[in-house]
Amino acid sequence: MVDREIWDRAEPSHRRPCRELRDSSTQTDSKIQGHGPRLSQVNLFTLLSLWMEMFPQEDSEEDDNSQIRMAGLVVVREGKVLGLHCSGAELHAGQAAVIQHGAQLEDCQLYFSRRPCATCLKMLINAGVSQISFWPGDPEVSMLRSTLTNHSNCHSPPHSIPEEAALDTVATEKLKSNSRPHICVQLQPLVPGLGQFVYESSRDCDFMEKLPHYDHRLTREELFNRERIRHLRDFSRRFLVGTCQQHKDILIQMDLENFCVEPYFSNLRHNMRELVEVLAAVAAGVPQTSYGFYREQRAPSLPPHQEGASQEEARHCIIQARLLAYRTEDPKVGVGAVIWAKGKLTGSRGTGCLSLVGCGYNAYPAGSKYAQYPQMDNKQEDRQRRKYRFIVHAEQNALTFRTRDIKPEEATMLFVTKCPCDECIPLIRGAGITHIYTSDQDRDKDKGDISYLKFSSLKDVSKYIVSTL
Ligand SMILES: O=c1ccn([C@H]2C[C@H](O)[C@@H](COP(=O)(O)OP(=O)(O)OP(=O)(O)O)O2)c(=O)[nH]1
Repeated sequence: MVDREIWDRAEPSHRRPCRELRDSSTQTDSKIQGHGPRLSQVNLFTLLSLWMEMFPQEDSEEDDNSQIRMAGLVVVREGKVLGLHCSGAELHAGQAAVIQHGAQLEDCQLYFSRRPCATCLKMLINAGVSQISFWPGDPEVSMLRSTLTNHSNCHSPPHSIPEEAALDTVATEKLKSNSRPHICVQLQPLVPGLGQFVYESSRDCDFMEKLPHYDHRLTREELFNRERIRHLRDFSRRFLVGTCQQHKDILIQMDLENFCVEPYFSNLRHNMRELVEVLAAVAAGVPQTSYGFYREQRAPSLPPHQEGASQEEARHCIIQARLLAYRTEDPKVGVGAVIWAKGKLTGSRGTGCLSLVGCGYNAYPAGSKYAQYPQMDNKQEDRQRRKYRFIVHAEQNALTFRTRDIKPEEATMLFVTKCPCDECIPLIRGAGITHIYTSDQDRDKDKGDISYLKFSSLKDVSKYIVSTL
């Protein structure tokens, strides 16, 4: 019942009429996001972990016969993202995190897209993490997939848990009794209006603006909905558990039988479904077809081997940045930025040669109290009431709270949802960023308190702008 209701809400023909988008920008002719509700920190990290599970990989097709499922992982310290990981050919996401961060994992909080297996868990506990939170679907050692051995076991009852999963669960439960980390499920309901806001702002975002000539038979909204529903089906299959009974069986195995009691069980499934809907809308805002990041300028000083990201990687990273933008503190414009470095390491990690440098969104300085600083934009006559001198930009936050050095021998790629402004360009260049992936909305504009004039003349950096083919 609950499932049906939630699914129906997501279909375009059943949608509530859209809230009017404010079209009040005096500075640009593009639609603005409006003063939207924010994603909570927990939901942002959860969404990033789900999205990391789908990081593009060379042999990207997940083996449906494997008992081990891919997982995504976000490592957080003091509210800042320290690492983004996913399972690869050899290393699980948790193992990749141990390899990369080592003892730095002490006191970190981890957000997994599935409950990690005992092999990962023992190392993470040993490293001293303070919290391990996981999405309450099918765990890393799948309870829904049967291996060939299990198939051949005709005595198994239909809903029995495969032997490997059962053993892993026993070991996991034993490991959970270690007193150090808090191992839990952290899911929060979306704040009211956020689902609708994400739908509208994704449909109208700068990347969708590039698509008016994509297909004359479809309006932008129709194209957006087609993509969104395609993602919703795909993500639902991956992250949600089909039937209530199967889901309860899994929760009971994971020692989460408290969640199986009503109304908690329906709430849990509702919250999971809502987050999957948000992810589908955000991903649909950067469509996959006939569309990509095209190099406008190649940095002359760049050695040929320092090529940037593939189209799939660029799309994936810009969607990470779009997720981050929903935690903006700016009353009007959400901006997200993520920086990845391309090193020589390849192979066994899910992210291949890429490792995270930093993440950010635009916000007032850390430690600011609610409404402590001006929030007005250029329309406010009194310049002292304007926000521009107070907001720390997404790129500035990503550079400030970077988790590793920027190395001159590596390609270091900034993915940012808005064209970098003149305040950020010298920082980006000074930091040693070699590639920028962005939209060129607002480019070459001077808005008084904020201007976008320097991007065009920026040298020594490869610029990739999103556009249609
Ligand atoms: O490189 C940039 C440029 C801007 N911002 C943030 C800062 C500020 O929070 C917001 C300002 O956006 P905009 O230039 O669109 O100004 P506005 O006056 O708020 O919007 P508009 O002029 O379009 O009405 O975007 C960044 O994070 N990085």
